[in-house]
Amino acid sequence: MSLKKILTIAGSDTSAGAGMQADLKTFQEYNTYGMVALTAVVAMDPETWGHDVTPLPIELLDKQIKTALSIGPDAIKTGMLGTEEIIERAAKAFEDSDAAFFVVDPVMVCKGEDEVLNPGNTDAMIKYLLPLATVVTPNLFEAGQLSGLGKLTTIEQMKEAAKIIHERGAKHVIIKGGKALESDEALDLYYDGETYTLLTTDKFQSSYNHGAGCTFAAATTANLALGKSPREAVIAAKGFVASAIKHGWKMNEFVGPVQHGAYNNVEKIEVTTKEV
Ligand SMILES: Nc1ncnc2c1ncn2[C@@H]1O[C@H](COP(=O)(O)OP(=O)(O)OP(=O)(O)O)[C@@H](O)[C@H]1O
Ligand SMILES: Cc1ncc(CO)c(C=O)c1O
Ligand SMILES: [Mg+2]
Repeated sequence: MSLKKILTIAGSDTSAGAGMQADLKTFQEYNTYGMVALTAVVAMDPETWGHDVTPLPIELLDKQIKTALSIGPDAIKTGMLGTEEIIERAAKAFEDSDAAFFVVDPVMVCKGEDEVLNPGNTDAMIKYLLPLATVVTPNLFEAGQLSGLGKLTTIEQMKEAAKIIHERGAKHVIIKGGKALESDEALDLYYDGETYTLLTTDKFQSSYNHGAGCTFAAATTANLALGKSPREAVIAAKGFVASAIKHGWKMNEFVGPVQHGAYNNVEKIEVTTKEV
């Protein structure tokens, strides 16, 4: 059997819990072949862990995308894109490819950083990425931005936001209540244009969860490439990332990454689903 090939168009997180490093580790856990077109480099100040984000020149991204498309990815995922120009280029990469699946993780802020990377990016994501997305994976804040509804605090508001994001072209929407929604459980809402399904696991420690969002979207992409339906893919991805969070670890006084291999090597967490 030939390996499924997945391209991530994403940034580099030097600490390697999030970003393209999380994507590659996750693709490997699923025995898929990961490739990268790098958009930006994130370095952290060792004294404060403040993030320093440097976008790469668009010509350099272009060359990487050409290389990766010549290899023929079965699925493409996007992570941190950083500028409107890069967002447009990532959409074109999917259009120019023969990939069957396009998973958009609409990264707007990094955990622990309140500042939106670039406000104009939201409009570019709505214009270029949502119409092509097989699955889009916003967190609560990003879903509020992509829907235009602003702050979301209830499941009913998440449903409204999912409907608007679906109308904007994304075929499958999963809004991660996860860390941000006030609840004893970790709740995500999935919408396929017909049915709203709540995905639930226990809520585990949240001190060492760096990279959870990237890992969730990467696991979704791998599951799609391996032949699961979008619904099955997001359910599997949620179990995968819940295990990774439960077994996250302390890296230093500022941050702790998820353990990307925990689902396969330590413990498999079950996910429950309910129509709402
Ligand atoms: N404490 C927790 N316990 C269990 N699952 C969690 C917890 N926190 C988040 N999750 C799950 O992890 C996944 C990612 O959610 P999260 O809210 O961390 O995304 P994100 O904000 O995009 O993360 P990141 O900042 O890493 O990009 C979701 O499936 C969410 O439900
Ligand atoms: C490269 C890169 N991509 C995505 C994210 C968001 O989790 C981060 C957060 O730190 C990051 O560094
Ligand atoms: Mg995220």
